[in-house]
Amino acid sequence: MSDFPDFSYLQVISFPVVQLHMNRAAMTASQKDFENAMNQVKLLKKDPGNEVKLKLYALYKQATEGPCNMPKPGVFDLINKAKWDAWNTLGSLPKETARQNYVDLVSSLSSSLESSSQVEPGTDRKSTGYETLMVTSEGGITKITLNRPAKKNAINVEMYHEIMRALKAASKDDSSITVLTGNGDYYSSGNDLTNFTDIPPGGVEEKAKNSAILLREFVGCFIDFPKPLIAVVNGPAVGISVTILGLFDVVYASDRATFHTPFSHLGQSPEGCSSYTFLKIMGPAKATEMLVFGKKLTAGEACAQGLVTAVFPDSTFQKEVWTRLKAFAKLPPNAMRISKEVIRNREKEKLHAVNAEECSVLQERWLSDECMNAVVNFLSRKSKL
Ligand SMILES: CCCCCCCCCCC/C=C/C(=O)SCCNC(=O)CCNC(=O)[C@H](O)C(C)(C)COP(=O)(O)OP(=O)(O)OC[C@H]1O[C@@H](n2cnc3c(N)ncnc32)[C@H](O)[C@@H]1OP(=O)(O)O
Repeated sequence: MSDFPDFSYLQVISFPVVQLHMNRAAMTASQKDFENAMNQVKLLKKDPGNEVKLKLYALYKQATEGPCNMPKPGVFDLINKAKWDAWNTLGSLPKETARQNYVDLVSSLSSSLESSSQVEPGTDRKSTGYETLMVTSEGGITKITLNRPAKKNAINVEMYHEIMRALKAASKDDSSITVLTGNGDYYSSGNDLTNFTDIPPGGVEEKAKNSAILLREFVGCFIDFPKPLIAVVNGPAVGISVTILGLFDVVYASDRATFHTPFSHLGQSPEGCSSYTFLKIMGPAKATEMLVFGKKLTAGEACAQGLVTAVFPDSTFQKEVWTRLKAFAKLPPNAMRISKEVIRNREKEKLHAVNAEECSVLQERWLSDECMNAVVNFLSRKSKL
């Protein structure tokens, strides 16, 4: 740590941790966590890099001041422009969520942190080594946070692999329950459409074949996940991030969340076992409206149709959900795991068969003109081609 006294490593992005003036009288428990996290940042052994510093800066500003309120800096003011962009990307993310995300991000940097007396060994474990996720394990809860907020948490190939790795680790760790959520204003915008641009020498057929194998393995991890799996849907969800909800045990949603599966618009077909689970959950007509006609549901509608367990106002979402989750995590873990097995096991074989069939249909769909045109349209609108 002596190489990095105080905040000298923050020459490029000087974020205002040290300028914090907190109203101690109004301090809440999570504000205390926030303050602890800010103290932990001071113990960083290594420069975490500008990308992480920008994320910390943005979350700090959002947590303390709310949505970006600064005029946009000029194009040549590179540093302030980068800071402004990072903050502005958080949109209308509530202060409370930003505070929580700041705490989680600091937590996920733990291997670079000086071990401190604030952290009780053995009760709080964080996994690093993820590029697209934040993973923490604390108080019996492993929390996997999709962490590409600037891309609305679109799932690129790396993220598919990292989610599988995190789920496999969570299935074996000493946590009782596992939570999947998103960082930023979106839960996830689904498959990253730039996944279609990285075509190997074997051509698009080989890409489609490998993608079908990847997708089958990815969905298989959710089918086989042994512990209670809870989705904390913090904002809009699109595509595969919606379909796999049918494989979760509980789905809590903010009233800002929406649920959209525009497969026909994209020339694609349903995955994540939704061709089976959605029909069971909401009946064929409602499932068809979503999966065939791409009807976007509000959180309230998704709850009425059984896809979502409960909806909370965005302003109290994190507080209400985490109060429940912390209580669930105190229940006997073996009883929960065995109960899940009893509830889910007789469906497993069927779900794996559905998964295989959906992936094989999609493998063909990805080669269709309808799909290619839709992807090209999106990418050219976004100037990615
Ligand atoms: C040959 C075969 C290869 C196939 C490989 C497949 C592997 C497995 C596939 C499994 C099947 C899954 C299917 C699905 O999930 S279908 C759903 C796909 N998702 C979408 O169609 C959403 C696309 N995004 C949008 O419509 C909008 O971005 C959105 C409504 C989500 C937000 O709009 P908004 O205007 O608020 O924000 P921006 O569009 O400006 O987004 C900010 C930046 O994020 C980028 N972004 C967002 N979503 C995606 C995405 N899904 N893929 C790629 N990029 C995304 C967007 O481009 C912006 O980036 P820039 O700031 O760089 O412009």
